Amino acid sequence: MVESTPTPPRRRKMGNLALIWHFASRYPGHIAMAALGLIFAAGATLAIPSGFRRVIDKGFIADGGDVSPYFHYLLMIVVVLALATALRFYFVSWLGERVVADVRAAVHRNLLTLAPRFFEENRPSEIASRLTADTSVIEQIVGTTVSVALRNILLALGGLIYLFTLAPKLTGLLLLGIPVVIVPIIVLGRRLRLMSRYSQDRIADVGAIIAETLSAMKIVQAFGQEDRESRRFGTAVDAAFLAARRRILVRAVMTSLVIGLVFGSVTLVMWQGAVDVASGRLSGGTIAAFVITGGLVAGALGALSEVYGDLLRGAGAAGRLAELLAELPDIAPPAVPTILPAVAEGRLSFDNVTFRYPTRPEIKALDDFTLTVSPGEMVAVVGPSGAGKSTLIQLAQRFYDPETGTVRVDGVPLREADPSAVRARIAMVPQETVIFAASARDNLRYGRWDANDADIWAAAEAANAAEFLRDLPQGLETFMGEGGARLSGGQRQRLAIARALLRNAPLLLLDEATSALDAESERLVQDALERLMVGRTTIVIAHRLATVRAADRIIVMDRGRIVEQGTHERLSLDSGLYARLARLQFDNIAD
Ligand SMILES: Nc1ncnc2c1ncn2[C@@H]1O[C@H](COP(=O)(O)OP(=O)(O)OP(=O)(O)O)[C@@H](O)[C@H]1O
Repeated sequence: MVESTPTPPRRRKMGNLALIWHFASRYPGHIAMAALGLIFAAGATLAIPSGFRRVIDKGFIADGGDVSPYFHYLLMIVVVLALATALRFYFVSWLGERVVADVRAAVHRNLLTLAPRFFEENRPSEIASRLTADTSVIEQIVGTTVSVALRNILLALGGLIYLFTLAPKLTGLLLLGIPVVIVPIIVLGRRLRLMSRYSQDRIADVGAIIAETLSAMKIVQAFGQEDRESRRFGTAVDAAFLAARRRILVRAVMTSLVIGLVFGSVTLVMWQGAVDVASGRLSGGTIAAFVITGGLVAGALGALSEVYGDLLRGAGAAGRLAELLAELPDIAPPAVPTILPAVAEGRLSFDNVTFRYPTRPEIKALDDFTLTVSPGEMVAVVGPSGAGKSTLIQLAQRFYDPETGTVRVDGVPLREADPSAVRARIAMVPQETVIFAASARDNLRYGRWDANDADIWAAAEAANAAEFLRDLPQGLETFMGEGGARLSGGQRQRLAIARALLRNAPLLLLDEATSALDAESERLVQDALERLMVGRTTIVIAHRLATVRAADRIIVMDRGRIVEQGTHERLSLDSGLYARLARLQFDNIAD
């Protein structure tokens, strides 16, 4: 269920934009080319009024003289402007796209290092939206806003200087108007910033609902909740619209105010200019150049007022991305990791381990838990829901560190080892097999990326998966589709087993699927599992009678502790938890 989680107050300091610079500064050549284009384009724009001034003062009143040079000059300016604009556009946009690609890759790389806690505490849809929406904002900042800002700053400053040289008195008057323009920008800009943040949060809510409904479409339809979902979405969409409307309104007022004030003051100044022309103090060409330049400066200031809002939005986006980049993994190798013994035995032990999930600190998922599994041993774990069975498997892979006690693989405490070295000794067959949107080959190779086709077929053969793989329309090349929608439950399980076989690790963690398969499918899976377990230490969360029967030892867990252990035969005779569970869980317990 998506609730709109209260967002902690975020600091949206302009300082966050440093992140963008950090990524952009890797491309000094492109920055230089963009700057060159920018400077030439601004210079050419500023040269246009002076061209007109000459045309008007000299070109039109030169009696019978050649007017061509003045137009040559103007045409040259146009050519420079066109070329420089193209240059600026290409390099600035290139930088925008490049920086976004780099930021996305860097954030993604960091996400891959984080422990499960992070993903329990942050909505996946929100993280995804940071990677897409926030990075798009950054693209806009680098690809548009910064260059718009610089161009307009150059135009405004250059224009003002030129105005001074043309008519100092008039320019002085013009400058008096500037504070009248700046103050509303600052006041409204602050308001706009708050509104942008609110509006972006509403958009994130919409995204979260979309992601949730799309992934649960069948559930929505099966429970007949289409109308409710539609209303819920409608409410979120409207909230986003209303937030956007308020933001747009403020921006509209701000823009109109700025433009009105700028052009208003220009008009008043022009009035004074007209008086000066009438009295012969200024030429017609000068006043024309003054009007055009004044227009350019006004336009530049107007554009700068927009830039401020965009930069604030960019700072917000950069801030959130910086947080993701700065997130450190809870689980990391120590400075000097203990090297695991060269011979991988597949020994696993838990010594007085107590553990609580970070998001559920009130419950001990494991409570002073001790278990030693010898190389080659097969241990079946049973117990009621919530007993801590899956937690064992999580801790063995060091997705979390225990509160107290020690987990060891091949005798090395996991805290002292490099997690990736530990995981390299483990093969995992989860209850729900994840099938990636990739080819069958790549899905199998997830177990070991350097496996060749001969390895893959051998594993598939042993996992009873070869037959259905061969029947796929394009063999191993066949695209499995999102979530492997084309595979049956039994086929997925066998694919997972093939993956684990390819991994060829000494320690096998198995979470048996609970969903029932038909007898034939069941037999194929069971048969494949038996082959997978040969010569490996296995911990299996057991849901099938065949599994517990085959186990060297069964441990019965309840509330994070071992309450009974032994073989199926012995435990069945006791009237303890196992006997009770077995009666409920294993349908054909009578045999
Ligand atoms: N990711 C998690 N975050 C918070 N609490 C969790 C998490 N996973 C499990 N728990 C809690 O830890 C306890 C042990 O859960 P665990 O999943 O290990 O039980 P289990 O024996 O595997 O149960 P089941 O047979 O239902 O899968 C339970 O109280 C459970 O609610």
